[in-house]
Amino acid sequence: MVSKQKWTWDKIVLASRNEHKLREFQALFKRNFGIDVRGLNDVDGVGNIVEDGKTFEENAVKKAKSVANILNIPVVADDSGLTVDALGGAPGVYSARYAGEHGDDAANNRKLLHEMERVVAEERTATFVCALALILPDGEEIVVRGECPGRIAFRPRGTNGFGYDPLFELEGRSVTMAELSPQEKDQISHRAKAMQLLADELRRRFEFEGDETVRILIVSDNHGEEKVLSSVIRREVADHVIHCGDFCTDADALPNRERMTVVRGNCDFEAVKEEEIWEGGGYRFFVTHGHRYGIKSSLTSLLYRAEEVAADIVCFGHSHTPYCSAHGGCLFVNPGSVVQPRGYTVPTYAVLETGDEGGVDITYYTPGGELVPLGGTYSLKAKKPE
Ligand SMILES: O=P(O)(O)OP(=O)(O)OP(=O)(O)OC[C@H]1O[C@@H](n2cnc3c(O)ncnc32)[C@H](O)[C@@H]1O
Ligand SMILES: [Mg+2]
Repeated sequence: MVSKQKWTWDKIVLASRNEHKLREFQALFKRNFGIDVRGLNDVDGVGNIVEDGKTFEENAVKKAKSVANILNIPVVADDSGLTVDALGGAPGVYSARYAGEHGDDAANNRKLLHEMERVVAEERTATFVCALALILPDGEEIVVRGECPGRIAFRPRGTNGFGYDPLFELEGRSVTMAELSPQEKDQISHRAKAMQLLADELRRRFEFEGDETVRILIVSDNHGEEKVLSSVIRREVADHVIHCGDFCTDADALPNRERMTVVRGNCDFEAVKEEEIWEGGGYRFFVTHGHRYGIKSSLTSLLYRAEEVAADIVCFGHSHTPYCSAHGGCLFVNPGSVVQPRGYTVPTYAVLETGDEGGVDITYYTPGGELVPLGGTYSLKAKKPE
């Protein structure tokens, strides 16, 4: 599992001289992270970057790297364009210079309309594509792609946006991208979609100021299947892992041991405690395997124990059956077995996320990462100050 680093930069640079893109990025980064974005007009020493990649992604990486090489802050680059089905994907990576001169939007639009002159309405489908590359100061690259489907209009409409926006009709709607308000474009555009993917990836890796949510992975009963456990822990970038026992391997070799609360199950012979209290996200977790409380026949003993130790959330395993229910303001979570389900069709684990309103969300997944229709949102006692 990757532990989250703190995001420490209050601004990033967009490796672009396109002021329209810059404005869209400034809005998107402000909304997602409260971070400022500067364009290349604010950075000295960056020459012309030749965009000779065969794909949007290659160009985005090239642009970002050219600038990241000379700065010590994160650099993002956008390579975007329009692909038109009737034109075999053109203008594609040549979108900015389709009519010859770089960035002549009016000439590009005229040429596009000319090329599409004989194309009937049903065959005018097209896609706006945006590839984003973010290079972090340690050289790490994140590349994502967002797409927005639509069709080429017969004449330009609207005055907002830039580039091909007046000729791009949104799928299922009769408006062009240039007829949308900037706020609406920022919700649905190819750039907004790519930005959402980038934001998801950044949140998986970094903790941002103001991020209140704590994400806890709850697993149990992997019975020696170390690979399954490792792959789940690697994928679920969690702040903490709770293992409810029956791991049946060397406890010191458990993945992410330093951020794991683990208890001994009835099949474990390791020097690991049978019960643990862990406090995090404003809640007090009581972790036990559950066999000592006879949880296969009734939860009564465990309910008493939870009250005794003043738990807000009880995590247990043993039955291999997923269970999630609140009793008297205390939440009881059995993630099920991550390898051998019983009383349920698929193996499962659970992810608990705390919200700032004193509620927690429990979501169940299969080890392959598919959602399982169990869990829900539970309103617990008021969060305790940490
Ligand atoms: O390379 P940088 O400096 O970022 O700026 P650029 O304008 O050259 O940008 P690209 O190389 O990515 O070319 C993208 C072209 O695709 C078009 N395009 C990209 N995003 C668009 C959008 O949201 N709306 C309309 N047209 C867009 C527009 O014609 C752009 O000039
Ligand atoms: Mg360009």
